[in-house]
Amino acid sequence: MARHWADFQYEIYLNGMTGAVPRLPTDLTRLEELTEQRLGPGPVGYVAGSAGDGSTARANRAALERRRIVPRMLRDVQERDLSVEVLGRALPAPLALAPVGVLSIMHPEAESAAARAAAAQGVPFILSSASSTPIERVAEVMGDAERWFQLYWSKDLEVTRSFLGRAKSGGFSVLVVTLDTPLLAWRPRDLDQAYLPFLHGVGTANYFTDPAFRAGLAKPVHEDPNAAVMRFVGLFADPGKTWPDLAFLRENWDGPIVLKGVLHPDDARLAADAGMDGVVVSNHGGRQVAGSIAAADALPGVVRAVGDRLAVLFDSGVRTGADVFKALALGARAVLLGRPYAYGLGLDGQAGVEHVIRCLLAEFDLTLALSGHAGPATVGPADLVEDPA
Ligand SMILES: Cc1cc2nc3c(=O)[nH]c(=O)nc-3n(C[C@H](O)[C@H](O)[C@H](O)COP(=O)(O)O)c2cc1C
Ligand SMILES: CCCCC(=O)C(=O)O
Repeated sequence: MARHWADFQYEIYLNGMTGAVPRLPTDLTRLEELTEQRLGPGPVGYVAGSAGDGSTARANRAALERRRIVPRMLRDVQERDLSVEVLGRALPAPLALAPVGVLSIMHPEAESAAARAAAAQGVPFILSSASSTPIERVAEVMGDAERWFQLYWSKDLEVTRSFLGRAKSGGFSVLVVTLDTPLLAWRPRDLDQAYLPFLHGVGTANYFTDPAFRAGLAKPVHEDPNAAVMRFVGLFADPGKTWPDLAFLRENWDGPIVLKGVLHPDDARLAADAGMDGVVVSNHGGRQVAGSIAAADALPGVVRAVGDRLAVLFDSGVRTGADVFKALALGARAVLLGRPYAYGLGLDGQAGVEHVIRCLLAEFDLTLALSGHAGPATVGPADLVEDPA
């Protein structure tokens, strides 16, 4: 029998009989405010902040909230199965943890704690290129749990080649290539505090431990950390890349490749034509193009364009189980969870991330059931209306 994530609800109530209440809120939209109170302004600003006037981040939430579910009744939802197949992998639920860089600003155990939490709950962990823990260390704590690697496509071919090799050796199965960050956007919350983690003593260990990266430094990282940081800033991405360059990645990666940050249907078609396996419809949580289309508004167009050729995944604004349901109804195969798990990590380490995953999936399970579905397969556009307001 498939796991009933909704059981978490009664686990919480039963624990309450001995006086215990959850350490973190079960409404995940409250985590940001708590994190603001407990963590320093630099790290919180970096995680919670977004590009420009913040309008894209707000639009992401509004586009999800504007869509309303129309529940159906009497459809036998007793036995439910949330599992889905994504890129040839059987996932227990349509969820993965999004790549989030430099998690050591949230918690000393950083990516290791988040990866352990994902593994414990059976949810794929997508490790950022810009992580504060080396690929190998994350692989070590994950056993044989499902893990994907997010690539910032470096200007330095050897660094990219080296990352791909290290990720492959570490058992990372899917390559997620982020396209929407060839440059770091204008981010006023960070600029006003003159705070960028990479420049404030937080090493991106994937780079600093990488032989190809170190080969380009005149002195060892510990002797001249500033030079190492500046080399990272100068080469982590490459604004000169174009679609034909994808052939290099296809040749150097055996598993599925997913392009993250696709919003235009024509770009989704180009991804399919380039032999990619999937796309993540995402605006990077509103952190890149202020004023851009909300991710949920871009999703149906991409699904119409390539839904029969590519796995279409979604992120940017997912905060509740209902949001997961709505993303699936708009055609996504699965969603990536970003900021909420970073807040869970910041507030309570591995346990906090597990709490976030369990709350989200319990709420999603209940949303499915109460809307008349026994699993993701039957969810579709007919389940939603758009709020005219
Ligand atoms: C602090 C932070 C760091 C991030 N770092 C990366 C990264 O290294 N690579 C990447 O592809 N996306 C990165 N993202 C974007 C997330 O993968 C995801 O697209 C975004 O968080 C989704 O928006 P949401 O958090 O509002 O749901 C980062 C997001 C945040 C908040
Ligand atoms: C150098 C940028 C990497 C982190 C990132 O993707 C983000 O802050 O959104």
